[in-house]
Amino acid sequence: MEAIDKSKKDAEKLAAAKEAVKFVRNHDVVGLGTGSTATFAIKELAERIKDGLEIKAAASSIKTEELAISFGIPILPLETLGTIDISIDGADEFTETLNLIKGGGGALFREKIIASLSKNAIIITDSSKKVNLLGAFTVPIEVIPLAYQYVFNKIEELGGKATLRVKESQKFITDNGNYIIDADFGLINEPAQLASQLNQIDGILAHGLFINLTAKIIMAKGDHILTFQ
Ligand SMILES: O=C[C@H](O)[C@H](O)[C@H](O)COP(=O)(O)O
Repeated sequence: MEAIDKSKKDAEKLAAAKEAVKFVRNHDVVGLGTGSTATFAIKELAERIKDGLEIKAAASSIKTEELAISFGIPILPLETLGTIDISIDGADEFTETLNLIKGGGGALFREKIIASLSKNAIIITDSSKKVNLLGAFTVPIEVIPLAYQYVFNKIEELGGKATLRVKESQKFITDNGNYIIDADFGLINEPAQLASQLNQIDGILAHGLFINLTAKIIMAKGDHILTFQ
């Protein structure tokens, strides 16, 4: 059953990726997301490059950078970029109002920088990611290690339940050398308000609530493509 679900989801991810890649134009600087859905888009871009498309890209994680390079996609250092023409990334959850939770793979900080720099930030998803209210997926929060207990306390003061992310029995370490706290706030009625409360906590580098950062969400559902913008 799980294998069937995965192949259905993968078909939807691929369909959404193909649709999004159509918006990339010659000579664009393209922001590349991280995760299984973004990987479909990176592979599609590589196909278009074989057909003559010329782009440069910025990567939202070390893994994405390695993948892009392996496909011959030229990478620019993110710190040199003042603007990005288009970005394509996945999400863990989204609402029709274009709010997202991201960071399931721990790449949220660089993804947020890329989305913020993008003139056209496109999110691609399978149909399982659409929700009425964010929050069933816990909010990933990247925290500077020395502030982690402080941030833990602050999250609990906001009514969240904080869990330090662990991978293979070790603390999960981001590409930036930080920890991830996964915070359960229950279903989030006011995501913009929660985002701004989290923004005020010292020690948080970035949180996975992406509010007003997305131009368009392309979701595949079965054979259909739905666009939210
Ligand atoms: O940190 C990871 C990113 O925010 C991903 O875009 C997100 O977790 C979705 O990943 P996937 O496409 O694998 O479901």
